[in-house]
Amino acid sequence: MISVSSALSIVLKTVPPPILSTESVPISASTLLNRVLSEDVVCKEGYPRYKVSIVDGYAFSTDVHGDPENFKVGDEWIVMGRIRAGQCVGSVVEKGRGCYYVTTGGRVPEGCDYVVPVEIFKGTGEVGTSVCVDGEEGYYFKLPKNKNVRLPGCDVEKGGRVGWKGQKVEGNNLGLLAMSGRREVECFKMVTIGVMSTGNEIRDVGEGGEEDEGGDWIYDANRPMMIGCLMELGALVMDLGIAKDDVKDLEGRLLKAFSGGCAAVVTTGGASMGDRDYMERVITNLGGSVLFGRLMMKPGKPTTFAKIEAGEHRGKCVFALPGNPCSAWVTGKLLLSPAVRAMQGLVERDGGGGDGGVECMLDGDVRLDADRPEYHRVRVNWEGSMGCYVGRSTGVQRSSRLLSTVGAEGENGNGLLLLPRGKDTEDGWARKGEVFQCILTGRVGGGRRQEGGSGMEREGVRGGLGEGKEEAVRILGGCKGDRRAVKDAIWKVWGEGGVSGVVLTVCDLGDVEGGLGAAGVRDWCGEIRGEGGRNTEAYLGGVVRKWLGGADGGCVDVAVGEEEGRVEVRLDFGGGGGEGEGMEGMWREIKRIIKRAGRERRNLG
Ligand SMILES: Nc1nc2c(c(=O)[nH]1)N[C@H]1C(S)=C(S)[C@@H](COP(=O)(O)OP(=O)(O)OC[C@H]3O[C@@H](n4cnc5c(N)ncnc54)[C@H](O)[C@@H]3O)O[C@H]1N2
Ligand code: MOO
Repeated sequence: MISVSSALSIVLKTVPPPILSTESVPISASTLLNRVLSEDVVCKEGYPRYKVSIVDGYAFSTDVHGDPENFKVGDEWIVMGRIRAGQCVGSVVEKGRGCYYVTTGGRVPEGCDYVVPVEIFKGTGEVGTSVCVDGEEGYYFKLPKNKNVRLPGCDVEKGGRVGWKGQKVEGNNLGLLAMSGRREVECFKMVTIGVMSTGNEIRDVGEGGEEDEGGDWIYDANRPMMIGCLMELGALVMDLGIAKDDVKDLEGRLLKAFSGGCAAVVTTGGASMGDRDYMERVITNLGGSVLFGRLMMKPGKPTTFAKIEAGEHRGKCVFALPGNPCSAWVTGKLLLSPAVRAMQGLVERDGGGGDGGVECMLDGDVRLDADRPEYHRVRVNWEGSMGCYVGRSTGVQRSSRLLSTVGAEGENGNGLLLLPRGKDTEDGWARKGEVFQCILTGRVGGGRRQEGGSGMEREGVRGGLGEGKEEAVRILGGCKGDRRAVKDAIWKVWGEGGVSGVVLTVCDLGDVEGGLGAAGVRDWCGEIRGEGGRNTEAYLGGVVRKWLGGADGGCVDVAVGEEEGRVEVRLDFGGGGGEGEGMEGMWREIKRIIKRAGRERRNLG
């Protein structure tokens, strides 16, 4: 079994490159949405092309009328013309007291350089009548030069880029491309992917009637799902239907796909160990070599990926995904989606071949699979009060339970939380408050913002907790020294009250000269609890929940304790200069402590 990241790099190295011949595509939503640009697109003339008013008002010229700040109540001008948006005028303001009525988006006449909003004038605004500045006697107003005017090219300069090679066209990009002044743009040819379900028990939605009730069949969930996911990605799909568990039927459909121009085929089912799981055999019969057939993941273990090595279909690929719907969906997101994007010529501008990953805090305890890391479906929200993402499980994660892609309230799951194998953890559980890597599969909600600054400024400390955390966190500064000094520092903080946790960084695992290593902290934990070093190890078993990485060289160890539901804690301020990996671990722990403390306060309240 190989890891998902190894599998992804094999896939990305193997799938056919984007179809290099390109085509011109008209700039319209029906033709261009979701296509991938094969050229940089620049703005021909600048946008806007001419000087445009930002308000409904009267256009004036500094040369003729003087600076706008000199306007005063009672000043009066003749209206020389009325210019509405879209109406072409090029008139020059004549010498005299004339001005032009102009609507928002209308061209500001040659020679005019500022527009004063209609609200401050009295008068009908008809051509030949006069308008005068309204208001109390003696009033002057200030309007900077060029005010309320958009100059040509101010939104996009002439020659400025509005489309990037490798960019997928979404709604906003359509708008930008329309600003280019072009009618068509060059795109990579669309990639076609074949989609096939397999299995004698699988029936097309809508097929059959009441007389079939009671038979051993299930509706095909995977094919519509995979087709939908591929369409979301902007790929062309060839629907290959449902194949029987029959070698000839399977081969026939795959060949049809390849001959029909599919760059790759996605199948579901028949990938495991059953006597009718034929996918591997069929692929081999067609001259394919299986590049992997088992993944170290849950769900999705039997995921198989192959490439046709010879013959007319050389280079085409098969993603033989497991039949269980969640297994197909998860492996589709992790492996197929990045592959399709690469085949389309899309350039991943967020720094990775896969979907973006974030650190995310787990919002409940989860029992882990002993042997395989799990891609746990979660609903991710930004927790403003915590300054971190929090992932709530979507419930039972059985590979067949496609409802695990949706939360209890119908909100689509938007993250795959990467949980470790149970055997790599102390007790086989992932605990509430622990932070894991999370692959985002959808839009993230939440985002309640809090007032206030970070309060985390401390020299040498990288990052911080985000806004509004000063209430929760106090940085105590360094306190290098012996056990006594550290202890005093901590007691001092404790004595001030309102502290739920203290983070102590330790520069070394052993006692270090003059300072306090992790071993010292352990003893000291016992001491401050009045247990005087007796039975320290046992005490720590209950108290210290986690020691994070760390060691020498200025790295940081963090220990977080917990007793009677209360975060207790300890920390020394020896090493840990504030840089390096250990520090990041520390920040994670701090966030976790605050979260816990907040929860406890709520519980108490
Ligand atoms: N002896 C072993 N058995 C199994 C293993 C194993 O390692 N050793 N792996 C298990 C795992 S993990 C998975 S995942 C499944 C995958 O099996 P297949 O890819 O061969 O898929 P099927 O057996 O054809 O189907 C599995 C399951 O999903 C249902 N299914 C299939 N297609 C669809 C569809 N289009 N729509 C809805 N549901 C579908 C099918 O009826 C089965 O219930 O193998 C385990 N076995
Ligand atoms: O790997 Mo299977 O996909 O657990 O059910």
